[in-house]
Amino acid sequence: MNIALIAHDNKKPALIEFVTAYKDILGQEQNQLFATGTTGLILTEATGLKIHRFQSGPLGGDQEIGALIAKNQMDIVIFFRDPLTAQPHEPDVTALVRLCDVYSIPLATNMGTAEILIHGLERGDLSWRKVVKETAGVKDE
Ligand SMILES: O=C(CO)COP(=O)(O)O
Repeated sequence: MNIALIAHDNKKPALIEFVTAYKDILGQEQNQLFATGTTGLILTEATGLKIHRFQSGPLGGDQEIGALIAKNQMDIVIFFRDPLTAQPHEPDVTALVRLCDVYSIPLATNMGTAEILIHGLERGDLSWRKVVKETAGVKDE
């Protein structure tokens, strides 16, 4: 599964906690991890996981992840948004969330939902994504 990990600054500690707790699941060889720039850096430092990093969010990272969603190449998005702080790139954030809905990509925007998603991943509840990608002829890059 291709999994995107993203957090706004105030939520980065929570995402580190989450990824550390579920490192064994996220780090399984069938999973490829992606992140916006700063999130990816701190997660790699904290967990040692291999994570492909895009640009920082305000510099276009959300849009880069959105592009993978539009190509049906992203299977899960875990995006700990900060609902209490205005973001300079709010339109990009909205666009990313919108694309998840366009492509029915499982999206967790907070720890509570992320917990359910990660247990679903572990149980194989997301194997339908493989079928969707095979049917659409999508090849992971
Ligand atoms: O701003 C972000 C998501 O909208 C996250 O970007 P960084 O991971 O670079 O902090």
